[in-house]
Amino acid sequence: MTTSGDRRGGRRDSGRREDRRGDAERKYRDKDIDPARIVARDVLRAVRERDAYANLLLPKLLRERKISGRDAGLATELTYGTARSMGFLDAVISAAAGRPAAEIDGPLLDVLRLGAYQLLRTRIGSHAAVSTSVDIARSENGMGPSGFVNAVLRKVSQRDEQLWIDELAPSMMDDRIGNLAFTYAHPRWIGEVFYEALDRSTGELQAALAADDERPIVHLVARPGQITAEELALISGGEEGRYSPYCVYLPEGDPGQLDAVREGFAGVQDEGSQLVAIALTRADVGADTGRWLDLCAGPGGKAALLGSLADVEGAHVDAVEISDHRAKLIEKVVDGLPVDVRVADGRASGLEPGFDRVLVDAPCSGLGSLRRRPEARWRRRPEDVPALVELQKQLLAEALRLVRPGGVVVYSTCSPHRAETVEVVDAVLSEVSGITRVDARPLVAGDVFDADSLGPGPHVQLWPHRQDTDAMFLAALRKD
Ligand SMILES: C[S@@+](CC[C@H](N)C(=O)[O-])C[C@H]1O[C@@H](n2cnc3c(N)ncnc32)[C@H](O)[C@@H]1O
Repeated sequence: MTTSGDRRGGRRDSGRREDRRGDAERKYRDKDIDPARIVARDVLRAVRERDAYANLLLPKLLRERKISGRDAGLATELTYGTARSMGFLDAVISAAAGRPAAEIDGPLLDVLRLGAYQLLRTRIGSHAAVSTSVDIARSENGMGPSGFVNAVLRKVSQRDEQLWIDELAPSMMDDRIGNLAFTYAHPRWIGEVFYEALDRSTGELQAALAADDERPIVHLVARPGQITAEELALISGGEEGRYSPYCVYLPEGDPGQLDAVREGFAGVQDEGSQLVAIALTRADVGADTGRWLDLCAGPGGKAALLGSLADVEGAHVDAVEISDHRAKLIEKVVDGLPVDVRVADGRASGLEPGFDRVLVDAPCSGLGSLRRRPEARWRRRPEDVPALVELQKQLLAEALRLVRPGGVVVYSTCSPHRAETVEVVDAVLSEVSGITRVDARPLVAGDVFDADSLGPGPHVQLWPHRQDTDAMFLAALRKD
């Protein structure tokens, strides 16, 4: 559908009719359409048109447009919820429109997705969901397209979410993974990846997909030596974390508005990521000479935590990052900490071997943090994985070369994909001799919680449905 074509449809009308219609359109354009839905629509469009990241763009637009309070809450729910559910919504829209969603004009598809999300996955009343969507389409695209939006959304509203799932999901009998993936708005291949990582338990797969389909709360990190989690919880109105001694859960509010975050005493960081950095510092390396390395450091979340811990311990961190832009982001967050940032390929950094502790937080598919990156599940492709796996193996092999005898490498990914986790470690260890797998569970648990709750070991796989963290994987490896 070409919206400009619809507008041009009236070319044969007389000038006066054009004027009258122009007035009518302007009236609609000027009409005070709810700013929350407009900003949601704008973010969804940027995601579709230029691969924008919803979680980066939305806070920026909310600030620029001075949208706060309940409107900001609604915009956030609508934007992230719609982006997360996109594949599911498109299947419903295709059925209701009688043609593939991919053939619908992009700007109208954004409005339809937003409307269908409200109808099927929120408690917003049908009338409000449909009429606000029609208003948006009319104000931008004109009467014809808004009629189309109205017709499609009315059809969508004739069933609830479960009825659409019953109608469109693969059958439970023939394809349980496909059924669960559809139900919890994930591409099927990701359902398969989770299923394999969960030792083929469909019961757990359901829990994992359901947890991944929820909007997570913000986790803050209280940088050691600068502020305690207790203090941060007090000033932020949050609650101390369960697993990381530096974590604070922030159920509501904009973390960017907190002085502690603005001044760099605290940052936004998933608790699972904190546990990875902490695990590296807890490993037994004998006499620690204070040479620590973060081989894939951008944008610097773990480097900042490692840097704060190094500061307390009298150690020093070399932070390597291949991207110039991301290296600059590291520089910002490690300001004042004993961290040197180096723009280099981690496979050939030029650094002298002999590190006590090395972190390889490898570039990965990111399938473990989908809940924090709403549209990512629809953007990632299975064919992205093999090249990442190659790089991961090379980076891990280089880390094992750079660590000193007795030192420890922690290999981590924000992905539970077995090809990126255990299979990388197995492949590298089949080629490199003199390396012992260390039980990573006590390194993660410390004396804060029971290490046995982390599974059989020696590697650790965290999950949103188990620990309410991102699905971080980590393996600890000691050079003999
Ligand atoms: C998963 S992210 C690391 C996240 C980081 N540790 C944190 O906590 O903020 C992986 C990083 O590795 C970088 N990278 C990719 N290839 C690399 C290479 N060959 N050498 C060094 N860094 C690389 C990416 O640019 C990206 O910033």
